[in-house]
Amino acid sequence: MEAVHLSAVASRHFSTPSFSHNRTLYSSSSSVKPNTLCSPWIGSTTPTTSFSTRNLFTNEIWSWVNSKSVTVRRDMRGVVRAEMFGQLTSGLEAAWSKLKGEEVLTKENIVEPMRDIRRALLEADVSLPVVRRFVQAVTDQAVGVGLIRGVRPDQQLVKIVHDELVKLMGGEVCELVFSKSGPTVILLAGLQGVGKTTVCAKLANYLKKQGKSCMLVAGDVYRPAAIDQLSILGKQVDVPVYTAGTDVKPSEIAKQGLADAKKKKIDVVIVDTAGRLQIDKTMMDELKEVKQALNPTEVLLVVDAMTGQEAAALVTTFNLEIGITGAILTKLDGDSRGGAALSVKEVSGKPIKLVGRGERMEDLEPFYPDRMAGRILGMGDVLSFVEKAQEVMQQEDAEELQKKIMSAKFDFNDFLKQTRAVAKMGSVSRVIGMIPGMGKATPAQIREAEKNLKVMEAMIEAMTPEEREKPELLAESPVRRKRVAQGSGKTEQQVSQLVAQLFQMRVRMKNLMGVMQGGSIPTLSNLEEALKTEEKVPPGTARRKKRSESRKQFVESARPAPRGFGSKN
Ligand SMILES: Nc1nc2c(ncn2[C@@H]2O[C@H](COP(=O)(O)OP(=O)(O)OP(=O)(O)O)[C@@H](O)[C@H]2O)c(=O)[nH]1
Repeated sequence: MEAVHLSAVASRHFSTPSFSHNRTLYSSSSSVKPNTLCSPWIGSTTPTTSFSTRNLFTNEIWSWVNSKSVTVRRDMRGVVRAEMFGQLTSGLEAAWSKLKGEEVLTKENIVEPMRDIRRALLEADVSLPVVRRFVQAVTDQAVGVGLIRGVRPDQQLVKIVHDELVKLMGGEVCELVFSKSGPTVILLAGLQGVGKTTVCAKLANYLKKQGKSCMLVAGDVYRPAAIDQLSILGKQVDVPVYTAGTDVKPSEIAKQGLADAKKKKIDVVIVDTAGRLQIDKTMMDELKEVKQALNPTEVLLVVDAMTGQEAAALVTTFNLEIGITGAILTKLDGDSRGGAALSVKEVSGKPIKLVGRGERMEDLEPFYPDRMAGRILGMGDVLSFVEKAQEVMQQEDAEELQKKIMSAKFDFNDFLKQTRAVAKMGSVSRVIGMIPGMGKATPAQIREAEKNLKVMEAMIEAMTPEEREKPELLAESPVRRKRVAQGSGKTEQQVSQLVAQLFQMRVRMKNLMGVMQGGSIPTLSNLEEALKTEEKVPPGTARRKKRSESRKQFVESARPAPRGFGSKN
């Protein structure tokens, strides 16, 4: 596939903010030098890309879902760099690249790629026996696969590795089990600081969304602050918390809590337990006692993804000692290597049921082995993105927006709505992580981007409803721009830049939407083509042409000098 640096294209054409810079969507080696990129968002007041990219993807995703197209994977596989497990992804890419120019996979030509795969997995902190088995399974299949017309050997290997990764992580999503009669009891165990207490509340929040009533039981009697923490979190997610202080035995608290839940006809009881710095006999005995008292439907061990293969070892030990039904992997958002996600099932035999991907109450999701494999191979997490997008954006909204984009009527109200939708989906970094090919953004760049979103919101809020609907009014009136600047406490130049940006975006988004009407993520060549046509003046009457020229002049005059990352100053 043709190697194109979309980062450069995007940066130029999307007015790409923070996250364009380090990203090389198509991973050809000679990367674009950062200082050749222009990034108006960083260090300026015109953050348009998260916004336009989000629209781009949201709309793309709707089309994709509607058409049931699965071309995303075929297009992206093996050529897009993921932001999440960067090193593992590039290690695997090194393996594919060794097969360039080969016609068929053979015992000889896969030796080098398999060595790369082995190294990449070990560096990702996957346990050695798992790596050995994995490499063997991939090798066996690769040699036997033979020639498939139209499929290159490197693509074949990507497919085999993908399928094996999915298998390694358990294959299917492993759903929580619910009791058929009486409350479902979920007992949470884990070492100190792994996120157990937070998970209790997140889990309640997650189950509430599925229409289940929940109760939390504060069984960590050794750390009084844990009881307070659970009570606060319970309030936050609006779920009752059963507490009995620190003088009662955990198994007794658990029994009382369960009895209370039964009385109140609660669907799910989630029991928090005490953690320890490391496994000790007292903790295990206590857990056994609580388990016996409750006869729980699920016993889930909470483990920290950042501990790598150690997490897998813990799951094994807890399973042998007390018998568990699965694991919850927290702090996946901070895990750059992926070893825990890859090792837990294979090492312990127990599935990862849920993953925590942030500190907010919404940041708990089912664990999808195929999506995780997609992330590792650099395909992003399109499906998670779809789900999040669906949560915050109605289909009608998306269609309405699409119409507006196509008729270049996209206004500041849409702008604000979309920006807020991004905020609802989580932090900017999280949204970026879910979009295939969106590369790493440094924390500083993300902070800057988020700050800029706020600046922008302030300016839009200072506009009159009419101005928000008709940005032309602002484009044509310095007096109005001055008023908005004064009303928002920003400079006139900042307001001018924002208005200019909206006009630029109208054209860009229209062009981009145009290429995506087919229902699949655009290939680079047609995306680039669309971007090239961006500067062309749309056909119209002489009057409209004149207007658009004056607007174009305005846009040019308001265009900010490149600042921040990628600029010279
Ligand atoms: N980034 C990130 N932080 C998390 C996640 N889950 C939990 N945390 C944070 O991890 C820290 C510890 O979480 P707690 O819930 O107090 O951990 P705990 O296991 O209950 O700790 P003990 O009560 O001491 O056993 C808190 O600051 C949480 O906000 C996650 O998925 N991602």
